[in-house]
Amino acid sequence: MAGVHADRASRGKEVLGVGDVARSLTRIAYEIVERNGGSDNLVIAGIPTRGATLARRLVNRIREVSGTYAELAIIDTTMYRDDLASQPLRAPKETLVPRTGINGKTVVLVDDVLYTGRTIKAALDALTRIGRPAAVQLAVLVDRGHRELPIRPDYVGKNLPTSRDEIVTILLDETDGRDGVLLGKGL
Ligand SMILES: O=P(O)(O)OC[C@H]1O[C@H](OP(=O)(O)OP(=O)(O)O)[C@H](O)[C@@H]1O
Ligand SMILES: O=c1cc[nH]c(=O)[nH]1
Repeated sequence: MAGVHADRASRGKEVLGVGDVARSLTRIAYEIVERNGGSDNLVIAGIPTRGATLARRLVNRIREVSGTYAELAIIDTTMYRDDLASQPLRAPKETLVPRTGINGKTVVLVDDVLYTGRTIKAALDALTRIGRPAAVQLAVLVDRGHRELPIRPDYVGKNLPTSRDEIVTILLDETDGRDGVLLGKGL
């Protein structure tokens, strides 16, 4: 783990441990399968960085709990952000579109933290450029509140009441060497 994320992590207190993260993902996997009657026509679409990691894990978890396969997508929101004009130098991130596209499918957007909702709005705009899903749902590991747009998650690992000056930091083994959710004061 490096840079801002490591700095944030060093200031945070753990509010979810490795077992809590695993249990949350398993529960969300069950809920997705139950709500959609299986995983036919289902695309699990992660938002980089850590939403993409969670989406990969959810595809595996769905296979484990249901024996069925959902497709994986990765949706880069960089060019669709409403702060693009003030921060034009952000590097693009990973993108992955299923071979058969997303038209007529149910897309479950996956992110690690839901805060203002602006990232999800950007992801919805990005999806519109890729195709026309039958429905879009939203799964997040942590909902910390403070929405600035009318966006509501369908699947939540943990509702975590926060104040605006706090920061939620998600650690995942693949990027950070361990799983956990930390709550701390802003930088
Ligand atoms: O609801 P919002 O106010 O949009 O905030 C939530 C977003 O903020 C973080 O992403 P960040 O931009 O830090 O990128 P990262 O995931 O690559 O670290 C987080 O991973 C969410 O995607
Ligand atoms: O606290 C926050 C807010 C937005 N995104 C995060 O990852 N953490």
